[in-house]
Amino acid sequence: MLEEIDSIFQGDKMRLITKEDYYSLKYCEAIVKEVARILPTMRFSRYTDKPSEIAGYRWPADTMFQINVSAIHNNDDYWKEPNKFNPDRWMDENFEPKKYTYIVFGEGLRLCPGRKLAMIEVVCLMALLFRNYEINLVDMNSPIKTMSDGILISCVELLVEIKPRN
Ligand code: HEM
Repeated sequence: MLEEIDSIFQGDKMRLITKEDYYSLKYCEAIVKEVARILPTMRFSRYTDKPSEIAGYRWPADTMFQINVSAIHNNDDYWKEPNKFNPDRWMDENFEPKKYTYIVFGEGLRLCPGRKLAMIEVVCLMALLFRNYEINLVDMNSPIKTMSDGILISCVELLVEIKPRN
């Protein structure tokens, strides 16, 4: 990741990030996608407004379905070694997750219209932070503490050590 960022900025810690930089930050993008696969930040649901048949079962009206995003992202029918954090899986040009198996931004009619903006924001933030700072976890073995309001899953505490990069 640092190699990619450094090869793009060539030690320049001040200049603004450009569209071309963003398109070159392929490994940073792969990391963001892989983190979001393993730790999705949003839960969403679906609701039946009339009796419906879904997945071979009959459901009455007013049934709420909570979509288990993590179970889909960790299903080994769709993902090779799903429990492994492996950004490289996204670096293969021919790799494209099967439809409905990577649903960080939802899928189908209600697919997030802000997904490209969100990706640009996160990847650029990551590149600009790591261009200038060395950031390390204080405790590599401490589990990530999260909380959820039922929809969004947020990190409530993450202790890091930040130093300027030379
Ligand atoms: C990392 C950031 C984001 C994540 C993880 C995310 C995730 C999602 C998901 C999963 C859905 C589908 C909900 C469903 O099917 O019920 C959704 C919908 C939506 N998102 Fe995002 N989103 C993000 C950023 C954004 C941004 C930056 C915007 C706007 C600038 C945005 C605007 C929307 C809107 C308007 C919908 C509703 C679409 C509809 O119902 O037709 N999102 N988002």
